[in-house]
Amino acid sequence: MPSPLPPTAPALSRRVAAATRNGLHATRAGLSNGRAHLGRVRHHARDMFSPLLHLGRGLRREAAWARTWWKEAPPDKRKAAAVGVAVSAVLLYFLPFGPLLALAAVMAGAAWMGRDRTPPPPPGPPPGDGRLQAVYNGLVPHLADDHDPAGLFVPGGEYAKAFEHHEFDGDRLTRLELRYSPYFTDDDPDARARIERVIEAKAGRAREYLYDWDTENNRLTVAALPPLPGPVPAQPYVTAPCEIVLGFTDASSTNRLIPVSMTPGGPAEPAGAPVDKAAGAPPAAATAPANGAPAANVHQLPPVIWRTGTRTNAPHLLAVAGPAAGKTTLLRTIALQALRDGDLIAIDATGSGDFAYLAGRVGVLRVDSTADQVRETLTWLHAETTRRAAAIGDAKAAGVPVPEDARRPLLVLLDEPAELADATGASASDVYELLDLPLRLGRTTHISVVTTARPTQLARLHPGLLGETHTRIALGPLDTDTLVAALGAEPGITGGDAMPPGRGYARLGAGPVIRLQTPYTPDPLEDDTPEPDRRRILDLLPDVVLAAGSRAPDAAPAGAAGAAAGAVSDGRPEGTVPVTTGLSGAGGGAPSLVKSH
Ligand SMILES: Nc1ncnc2c1ncn2[C@@H]1O[C@H](COP(=O)(O)OP(=O)(O)OP(=O)(O)O)[C@@H](O)[C@H]1O
Repeated sequence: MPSPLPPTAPALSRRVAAATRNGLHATRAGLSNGRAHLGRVRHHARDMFSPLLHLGRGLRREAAWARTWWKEAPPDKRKAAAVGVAVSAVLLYFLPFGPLLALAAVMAGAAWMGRDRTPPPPPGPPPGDGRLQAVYNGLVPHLADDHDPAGLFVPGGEYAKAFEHHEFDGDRLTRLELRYSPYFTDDDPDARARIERVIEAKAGRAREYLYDWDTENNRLTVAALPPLPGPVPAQPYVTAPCEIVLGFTDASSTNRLIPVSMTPGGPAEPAGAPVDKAAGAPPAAATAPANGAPAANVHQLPPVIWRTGTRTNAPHLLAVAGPAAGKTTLLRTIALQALRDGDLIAIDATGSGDFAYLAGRVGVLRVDSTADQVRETLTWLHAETTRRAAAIGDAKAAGVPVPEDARRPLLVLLDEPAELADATGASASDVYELLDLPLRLGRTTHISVVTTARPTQLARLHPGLLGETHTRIALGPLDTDTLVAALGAEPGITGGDAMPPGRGYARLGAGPVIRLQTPYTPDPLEDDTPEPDRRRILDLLPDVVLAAGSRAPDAAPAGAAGAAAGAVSDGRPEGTVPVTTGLSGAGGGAPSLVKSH
C-alpha cells in the first residue's frame, strides 16, 4: 500500500491555524467556566464567614473611631483617657473573668459598630406611574383647555390631578377613571373617538376597552375587558322555546348564565339547568353527564339570547360581517336552534350552497338558490303572512285559540338580499315590497327574517328593512362608521388587536351594544370539518325526510297539508310539513318580483 503523501505547506499552515483556534476556544471556555466557579466559591465563602466579616468591620470602625477621637481630643483629655484605660486594664486584670468581660465588651461594641448602615433606597415611583403619565401626556393636546378652572390637563402637568382612580394587573392598566374639562365636547363622536384612540394607544392595543362616558359629571371610565370564552362547540342550549343563543358575552352584559359544554367532541346533551346569576351560582363546574359518557367540561357562560315570536320587540335580525368573519357560521347556529321550535326557509342569494346541509330535513320548508325559486318563495312568504294574520284575526274575533298552523314559528334566512336584487334583476324596493309585510307583521304572525349584508353592501339595503330589523350583529373588524350603521349605535368598545372569526358585537332592540363570540358551528358537508364536529352538527339537525314521502304542498299554509308521510322518526309536532321541492299557492294579490329574463 502506498504511503500517504506528506501535507503541503499551505495545508499544514491551515491545520496549525485550526488547531490554534480550537485551543483558543477551549482556553476561553475554560476561563469563563473558571470565573463562574470562582464567583460561586466567593458567594458561599461570604455567606459562611459573614459573622466574622461583620465583627471585623466593627473592630475596624471602633479603631477608626478611637484614632479620630485621640487625634481631635485636647491633651488633658487624652491624658485622663490614658489613665482611665490603664486603671481599667489593671482592675480588669485582677477581677475574676475580667479580661474575658473586657473582650466580650469590645466584641459587642464591634458587633454594634459593624452593622450595615447603608440607608434603604428611597421609595421609587408607584407601579405604572410612567404609563399613567404617558396616557395623561397623550390626552393633553385633546383635553387641555385654557378655560378649565381646575386646569386638569395642562402641558407638563401631573396625571394625579385628572386621574381619580386606576387599577393595574401587573404592568397592564385595567381600569382608569378620569375627570375632564366641562368645556370638552363629549357629545361629539369624533372628539370621543380621538380620546379613545389615545388611551388605547398608550394603555396597550392588545385588549379591548369599554368606555363609559358620564357626560353629566364630565367623567370617563375606561375598563379593559377580559377575553371572551374561546370557541364554544355547537350543542343544544338550555333555553326556553323561541329563544336562540347567538353566542356568548361578558358576564356584566347579561343577568343570565347557561351551562355550556366546552369539550369539542363531548356529548351533545343539555348540560344542566340554566342559572340565574342573582342566585349566586358558581361560574364553572365539571360535571359528569348522566349517560355515562366521559365528564364534559361544563361552564356557566353568559349567553346572548335572541327571542323570536310574540315575546319580543325585535323579531328580525340583521348580521353585518366582513369576508370570513363568521356570518355563515352564525346562520348555521341560528338555523339549528330555530328548527327545534318551528320551520325554516333558507334563501341563498349568493349561490354559495352554504345551506345545502339543510335540504331535506324535517321542518326545512325550502332551500333556494336560483332566482326563480327565490322569487317564488318571497311571493309565497308574503301570501303566508297575510294568511296567518287573517287566521289570527279571525280566531281572536271568534274567541277561539289561534290555529297551530298560524302560529308555528317560521324563520326565514335571507343571505345577502343585496345580492338577491342583482340575481333576480329586481331592485331593492322590489325585494322589500315582498318582505315588507313579513317584517311588519313578523311578531304577531311568528315569522322572523334573518338578513345579512357585507359592509360594502350595507348602504344598498332598503331603509324599510333596516327600520324593521332591530336585532343587530356586526362580526369581524369593522370601522366605526360601519359599526354605527350596522348596530344603530356606537359600540363604546374599541381595541383588540385581532378579531377571531365569530367575534363581534350584538345589539338587541334598543339595548346597549355588547360583545359577542358566536359558537363554532361548522358546515357538516365541508371536507375540512373535523369528524367529531360533523357528528355533533348532524346530531343537532332534524331527521331527513324520505324522498318518497317528500312532496310539495298543494296549498301555501305550512301546516295545512297535514303531517308529511315519510319523515324518519319525526318526533316533531303534528302539522309540520317537510317541503323540499317548492312552495306554491301564493296569494293572488301578492306582489311578485320582476322576472330577470
Ligand atoms: N365562532 C367561530 N368559532 C370558530 N371558528 C369560526 C367561528 N365562526 C367562523 N369560524 C371559522 O371562520 C371561517 C369563516 O367562517 P364563515 O364561513 O362562517 O365566514 P363567512 O363570513 O360566512 O365567510 P364568507 O362569507 O366570506 O365565506 C371558517 O373556517 C369557520 O370555521
